[in-house]
Amino acid sequence: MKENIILTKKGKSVNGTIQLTGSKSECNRALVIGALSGGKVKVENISDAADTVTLMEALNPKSRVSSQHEDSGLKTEDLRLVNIGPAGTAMRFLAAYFTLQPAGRKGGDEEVILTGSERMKQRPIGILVNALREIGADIGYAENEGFPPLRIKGGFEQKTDTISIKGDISSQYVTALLLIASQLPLGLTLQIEGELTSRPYVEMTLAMLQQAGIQHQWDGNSIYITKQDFKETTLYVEPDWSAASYWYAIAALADEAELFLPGLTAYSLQGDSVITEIMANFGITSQFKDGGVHLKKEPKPLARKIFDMKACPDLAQTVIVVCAALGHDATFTGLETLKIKETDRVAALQNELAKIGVKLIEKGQVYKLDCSQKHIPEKVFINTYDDHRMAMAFAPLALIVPEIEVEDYMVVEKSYPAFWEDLEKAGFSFEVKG
Ligand SMILES: O=C(O)C1=C[C@@H](OP(=O)(O)O)[C@@H](O)[C@H](O)C1
Ligand SMILES: C=C(OP(=O)(O)O)C(=O)O
Repeated sequence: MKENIILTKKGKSVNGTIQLTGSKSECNRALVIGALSGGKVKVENISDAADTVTLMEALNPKSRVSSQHEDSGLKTEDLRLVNIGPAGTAMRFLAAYFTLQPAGRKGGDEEVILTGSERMKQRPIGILVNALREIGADIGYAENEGFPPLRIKGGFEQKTDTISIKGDISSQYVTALLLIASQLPLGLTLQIEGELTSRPYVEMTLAMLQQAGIQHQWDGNSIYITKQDFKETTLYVEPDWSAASYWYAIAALADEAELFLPGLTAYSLQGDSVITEIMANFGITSQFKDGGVHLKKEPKPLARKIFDMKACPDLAQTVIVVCAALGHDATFTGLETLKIKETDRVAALQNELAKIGVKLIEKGQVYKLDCSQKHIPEKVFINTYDDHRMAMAFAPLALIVPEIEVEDYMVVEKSYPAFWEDLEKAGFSFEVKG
């Protein structure tokens, strides 16, 4: 049952130490690499994000039918049914991974049905499926062309070592292919068409593969990986910078803030660590010492007017809500991919910001925030659209609105299950509404 939460905050100062869980992006790559390496590559500091827990379960060949799944209506005989719920990375990475894995029960002949939540069935995957088919994989659709659920038979003869792939819809398709590339008999060259979106995530993939012994070459639009073996190593997962972004937002809306986030480093594989630079504009200083980052709020006039979120789409909601709450009429670019994430995040933002009188106006590729009619009601109800980031991006509003009611508070489990408990540690109060 979905329950709401009432969130309040007495006073406008926040302080505390918050231990964030491991990055779901790093962790989900590390787990797939670990599985492909046959156990040579170990993973440390595994995230407790639901997306990671689901992926881990799916990678375990002993798990036949995942729990969310028995009511899917699909015939389970001779099939391995894997339901990854709302986890985009799990869907994309496993689609590639399972093409290499005979599922095993009857000598490797059976199929895997890879499915997900209702929303996952609307998130496009045709670009990745076409690419895998071009390489030679036996993969198709169990329902609608271009969308999950997928039908996958593991093991195939590689037809080509070079393919073109569109890079401007989701970087996860590129990552999925790069993760398996070294295990293909002919290796793989990806020629990326169009501007690569979410580029730091591809850089993260290649950096982690490198840590696991897999070399690559990236020349212009081509990324090239030969057939290679993984080396024995342990991949250490850093805390989640996307989760950290909500603490930066809280600091930005507070009058006084002193927070310590252990385990985060200045040189992160996560592109979302750019939140330190973005939030410097809002007067938040980031000092890396004592094995983590100290955030402090310093008074500063807000000057920056344009924010490009193409490299860090998961920060878009965080930064847009902060600007709206501060009444800062900023302009945003790079939001194209938001419409195919957990929900249509542009529409969701527009609906929820309207509750404080702020408009997010779409003008082609450019989005303008209009705060001229901003007002602060006594209470705001936030709809979350099955999107963890809607809940977490709007929660900091409790610093300026006397009471916030957040729909379906457990939605945060996808990436940051301890979110509400952590808010409590920093001086927020919450009450679950039955
Ligand atoms: O590879 C990853 O771990 C991710 C890539 C991004 O997706 P897109 O490449 O689809 O923008 C990001 O939004 C997602 O949360 C995680
Ligand atoms: C977009 C996200 O995740 P995914 O695409 O992996 O579902 C996210 O965590 O914001």
